[in-house]
Amino acid sequence: MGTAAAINPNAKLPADIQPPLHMGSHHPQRKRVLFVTSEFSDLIKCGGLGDVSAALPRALAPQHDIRLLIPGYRQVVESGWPIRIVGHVRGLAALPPCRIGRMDLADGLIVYVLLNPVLYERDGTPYGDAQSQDWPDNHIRFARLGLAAAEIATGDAGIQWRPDLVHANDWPASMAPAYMAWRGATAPALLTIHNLAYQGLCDMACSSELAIPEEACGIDGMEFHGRLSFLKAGISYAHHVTTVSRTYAQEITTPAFGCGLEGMLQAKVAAGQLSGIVNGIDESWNPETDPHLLQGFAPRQWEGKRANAAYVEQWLGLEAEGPLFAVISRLVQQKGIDLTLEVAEHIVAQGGRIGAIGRGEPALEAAMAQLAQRYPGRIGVHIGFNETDARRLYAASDFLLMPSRFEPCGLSQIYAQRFASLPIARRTGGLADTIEDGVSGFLFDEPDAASYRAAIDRALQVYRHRELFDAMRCHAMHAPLYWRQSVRPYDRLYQRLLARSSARREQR
Ligand SMILES: Nc1ncnc2c1ncn2[C@@H]1O[C@H](COP(=O)(O)OP(=O)(O)O[C@H]2O[C@H](CO)[C@@H](O)[C@H](O)[C@H]2O)[C@@H](O)[C@H]1O
Repeated sequence: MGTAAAINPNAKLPADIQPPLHMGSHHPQRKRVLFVTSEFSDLIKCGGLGDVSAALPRALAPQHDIRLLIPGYRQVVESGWPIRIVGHVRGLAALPPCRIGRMDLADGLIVYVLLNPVLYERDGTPYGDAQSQDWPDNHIRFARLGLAAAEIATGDAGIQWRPDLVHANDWPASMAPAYMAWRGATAPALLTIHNLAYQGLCDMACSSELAIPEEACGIDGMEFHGRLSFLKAGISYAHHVTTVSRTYAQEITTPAFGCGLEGMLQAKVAAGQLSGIVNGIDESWNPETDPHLLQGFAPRQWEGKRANAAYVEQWLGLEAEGPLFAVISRLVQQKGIDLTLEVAEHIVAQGGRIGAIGRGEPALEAAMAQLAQRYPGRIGVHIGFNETDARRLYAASDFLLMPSRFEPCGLSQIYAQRFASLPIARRTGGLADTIEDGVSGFLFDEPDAASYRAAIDRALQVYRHRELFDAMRCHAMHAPLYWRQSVRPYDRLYQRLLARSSARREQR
């Protein structure tokens, strides 16, 4: 992820999307953007946010001087990249002082690292320990991240670089727009919601630890059912909110998907401050050149797929016969894993096999492991997280199972298409926007096993008609959208927010 292949400067792009500028060049429209995130797949990734944080800033780099701010987790500090100390932020209430380091990656991407060993250098994921228990001080850890972004924006971090715009991502970065507002930052703040279901809630009693002004603790600020919501703070104080597909942008304004924030999001729509920009994938997702694969492949040259399948069969203990259905997912309620557990017997009865890699909620991990025990040779499950194995499984499989209850965008189904594995997915959020039913995959409507099973049966019918199956696979391989198609909408939005903020300043 985010490997050199993703930003190969020699890669040929079609004329209309040739970057007009080079990194580091001066142009009146070129702006300084601070991209604040809790994951960055070059160094640390739990899911799709890590991928987006590595790919989108790089896709925007020809247009803007875009730099990242991430916490200095152990995986970051021990990554081997030199970190130069360039700034310092003071403590505030329970938020401790931190140093700010700077990493210059090989492709020129600049990453600011918020350094505080006690807060961030721990074993585990960005959000919890090895048993997936959230860190009890996450409100401090991520409020500190948001405050540091605000301090960089107001020039209070000792860094000789001040952003024109701050782009915060998901609840861990959501306090950035709030602290910016409270500290009188002039730069506009954009919040991208990658998943509305994770809100970053903490007790109201934490407000003094986080130095939250009293007036912000009410319903018009960040109060949410008697608690404090980081995500609500971000939505309240950001000048604009995006989410990662058009369909999800509409869905979150409804009670079914709005997680209790739908009223507020409707108001954002009315004010022209909520929009959807679909994710893309980076250029490293190329089945012909991906170094993770045992053998590459191109449309209709399926030997490479078979070579990867042979690896997966051995790795997951699968027999060699039958269509292979992949699960490559965080094992959480959102992803409809329970529905896959329900249809697994049907898949096996139809001669299919399931290969799964995932990590997440302990109960779902246990249920998936038990499933593999029940169908030895037909279902193989690996509980864990591994980029290389995940990519080989995309390449090996015939179908990807993705029955998500909701899906802001989803990258797995896009990767699967690129690797000629047809997604079988629910018609929701970004899945509806990135899969063409019966052309590049299969969509079903209801979040239940019957609807899912019917889509699996349609997929199996196609599998038995080799020509049709091959035609769909070829179509799927060409369907995915690379990031370059999202650059223009983000660029336009940045320019619009900057124009508005300078108009606001002139009015004062
Ligand atoms: N066990 C494992 N080992 C290795 N790799 C694994 C893995 N499990 C998952 N992955 C990888 O993690 C990523 C998952 O990304 P998704 O966008 O599909 O979902 P996620 O819910 O994490 O992201 C959220 O943010 C993204 C980004 O905006 C939205 O697309 C999405 O809808 C939203 O839920 C993919 O790169 C996948 O290959």
